[in-house]
Amino acid sequence: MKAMLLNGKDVAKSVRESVKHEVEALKKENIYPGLAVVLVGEDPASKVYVRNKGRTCEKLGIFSETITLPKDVSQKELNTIIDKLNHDPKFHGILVQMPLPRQLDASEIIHRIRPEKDVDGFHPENVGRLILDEEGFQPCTPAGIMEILRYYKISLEGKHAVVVGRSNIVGKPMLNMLYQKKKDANATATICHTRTQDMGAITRTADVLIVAAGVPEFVTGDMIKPGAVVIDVGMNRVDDPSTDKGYRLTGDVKFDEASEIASAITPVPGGVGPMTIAMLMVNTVKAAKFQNR
Ligand SMILES: NC(=O)C1=CN([C@@H]2O[C@H](COP(=O)(O)OP(=O)(O)OC[C@H]3O[C@@H](n4cnc5c(N)ncnc54)[C@H](OP(=O)(O)O)[C@@H]3O)[C@@H](O)[C@H]2O)C=CC1
Ligand SMILES: Nc1nc(=O)c2c([nH]1)NC[C@@H]1CN(c3ccc(C(=O)N[C@@H](CCC(=O)O)C(=O)O)cc3)C=[N+]21
Repeated sequence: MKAMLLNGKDVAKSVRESVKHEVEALKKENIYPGLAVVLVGEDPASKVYVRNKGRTCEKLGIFSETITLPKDVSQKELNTIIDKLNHDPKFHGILVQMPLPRQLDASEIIHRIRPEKDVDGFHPENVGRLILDEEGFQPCTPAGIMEILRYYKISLEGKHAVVVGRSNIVGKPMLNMLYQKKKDANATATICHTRTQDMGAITRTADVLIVAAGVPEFVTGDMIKPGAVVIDVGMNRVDDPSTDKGYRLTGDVKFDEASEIASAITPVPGGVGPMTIAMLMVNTVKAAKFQNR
């Protein structure tokens, strides 16, 4: 192991501390930040994240409620619930846990959430604001990655940052944060996906490599430039009978190989994941502030 470990738990802790102080200050003005989390169905990984979110809210003094719906809920019923949350002043933030069952149109739901309450940063208005570098809500996972880089004073200026994966929730917003013309960004950014030819040739030119492909241990040591900074977003459950849960979590990067070549790397778990939740808390407090101006 040569690489420095980028400890997302430490960064998340420092973010949570400052959120906690902000919540206390808001309460003195009689503003009580609130988050509504909507969970459809019984996906075990989703349940874990939703529970973590509730627990973190509690620790920081943020009011939160989880609305659990059966997996066969109709679009109409879900729309009605969103409309109600949109108008409920107790909730400044609304998060609908993804992925949704097949009968539901995620895009319709995302459009329906008021942009002012869209603490996930998925609404087209917030996506547009991100690209234009305007004030708005930014998706928690890539925003958390930017925070990790800032915390460890890893400069992006003039560097080649390569993102693997082009999802709306990670890859696309990540790319758009990296190249912005501003302090703590200013990278030259490239995005790869399943149609990319000779991906290794591209990842090997990355000074900062961010992997969000959803394929366990997909990035091997030979795909990494010596001294690169590697951010592993992957959160894959792989069967492992030797553990008491019957599975273990693994990233999209082959950690043992990568940590011999990279200069710094995020672990899974304990890397990007805790930051996603911390940034959700940041966005919820920001929403409460906005809505009380
Ligand atoms: N730590 C955290 O907080 C979070 C972790 N995650 C995790 O991150 C990972 C990615 O999530 P998400 O972005 O939602 O995933 P998606 O499945 O929505 O997207 C995966 C992307 O990776 C690309 N991809 C998949 N396989 C390959 C391959 N072999 N070569 C090149 N590109 C490939 C796909 O390309 P194409 O578009 O061509 O299909 C797609 O753009 C998952 O493991 C997820 O669990 C996600 C969100 C938050
Ligand atoms: N609308 C919506 N917003 C999301 O932000 C969203 C979503 N849907 N769907 C699923 C993904 C995934 N995601 C994670 C959150 C926390 C951890 C996390 O806390 N991970 C811990 C480990 C957790 C464990 O032990 O399973 C860690 O990496 O250390 C991971 C992943 C949010 N997502």
